[in-house]
Amino acid sequence: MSLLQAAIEPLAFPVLIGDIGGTNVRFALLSDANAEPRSFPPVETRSYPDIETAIEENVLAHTSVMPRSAVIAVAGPVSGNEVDLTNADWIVRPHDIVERIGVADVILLNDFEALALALPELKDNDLHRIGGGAIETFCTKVVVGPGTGLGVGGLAHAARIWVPLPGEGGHVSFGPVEPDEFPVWRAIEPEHGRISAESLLAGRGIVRLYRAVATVEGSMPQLHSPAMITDAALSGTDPCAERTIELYARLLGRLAGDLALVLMARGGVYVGGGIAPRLIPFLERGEFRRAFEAKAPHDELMRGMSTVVITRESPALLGLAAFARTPNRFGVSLTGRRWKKAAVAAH
Ligand SMILES: Nc1ncnc2c1ncn2[C@@H]1O[C@H](COP(=O)(O)OP(=O)(O)OP(=O)(O)O)[C@@H](O)[C@H]1O
Repeated sequence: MSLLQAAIEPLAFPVLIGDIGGTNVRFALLSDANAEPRSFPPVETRSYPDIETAIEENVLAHTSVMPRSAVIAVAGPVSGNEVDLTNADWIVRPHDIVERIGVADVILLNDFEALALALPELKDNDLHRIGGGAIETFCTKVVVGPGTGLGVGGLAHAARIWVPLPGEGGHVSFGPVEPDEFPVWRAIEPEHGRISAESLLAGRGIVRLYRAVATVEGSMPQLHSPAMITDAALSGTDPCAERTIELYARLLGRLAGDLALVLMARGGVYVGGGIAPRLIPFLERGEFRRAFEAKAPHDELMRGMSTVVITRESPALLGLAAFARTPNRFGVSLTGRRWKKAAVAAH
C-alpha cells in the first residue's frame, strides 16, 4: 500500500465487473480474490433499456452467485450520481444499481481507465506487435482504442504503484499533415462543427473518411457501414475502401505517436478497442508505424517505443478484476466514484 494515498477499503466478494461500451456490454463475476473471473457472453448495449436489466438478464439469470459489490467501467467521464454514456442511450445511476441488483457497494471507473489497469497484466499472447521498439518495465504506458468512440488513457508507475490517467484524449482536434490529406480534409463532414480524432477514427469515422476519399477521387460511395468498408478493404474488392483503410492506419499511427510523445510512453503504446484487431493486416503494411515514428526531431526516440494491438477479448475486464482483487496496487482515486448501500439509503 502506498503512503501517499489513503488505503482503499477492500471490496466484498463476489464482485460483479462490467465494461459498458457504446455498442457492447461485457460482464464477469469474480467469486473471490483468487478465482478466475467467470465471463458472460458480450451483448449489445442497445438491446436493453438500462444497465440493471442487462445485469439481470445476462448475469443474474445464469448464476446463483449473488454479487455483493460491483466495479463497472463506463464509456464517458464519471462525475455525479448519473453518468450519461457518451455514445449510447443509457444513463448509469449507481443508486439504481444498489437498489435493483442488491449490491452494497458500487464503483464506477472510466472504461479506458479500466483498460489502462489491465496493461501490466497482458501477456505476449494477448498482444500483436507492430514494428520495433521495446516495452520498458515500469515506464509510462498509453492506450488508445477505436470502437464506438475513441478512448485514450495512460498508466504511470509512481511510488511503486500503477496510476491510471483517465482522459478524453479521443476528442483532440485532428488536422491534415501530409499533402494528400489536405483535399480529403476539405471533403470531410465535420462533427459538432469540428474534426476531432474520434470523428475520423471511431467506427463512424471510417464511414466519414471513406466518403471523403470517394469525393476526392470522384467516385460514388458504395458502402455505408464501418464493417462493410473494412471487409471490402481486407478482401481487396473496393479500391476506395482500401485507400481509406490505408489512410486510417496512417492517422491512427500518427495519433498513437502524438500520445506517446505527450506521456513519453517508454512502457509501450497499446491499441485497444474493437476495430484495430480486425485491421492488423493494414496496420502491418507500414503506414501506421511510419506515421507513428515521423515526429522529427524525435524520430529516433519514437523508433525505440513499442506499438502493440491488444488481441485479447474483453481486456478492460482484466483490469477491473485486478483492481477488485488488489485495489491498493493501483493509485485510483475513488472520490465521488464509490457508492455504499448505507449512504445510498440515507440519500
Ligand atoms: N468489421 C468491422 N470493421 C470496422 N469496424 C467495425 C467492424 N465491426 C464493427 N465495427 C464498429 O466497431 C464499433 C464497436 O466497437 P467496439 O466493439 O470496440 O465497441 P464498444 O466497446 O461498445 O465501443 P466503445 O467502448 O468505444 O464505446 C462500432 O462503431 C462498429 O460499427
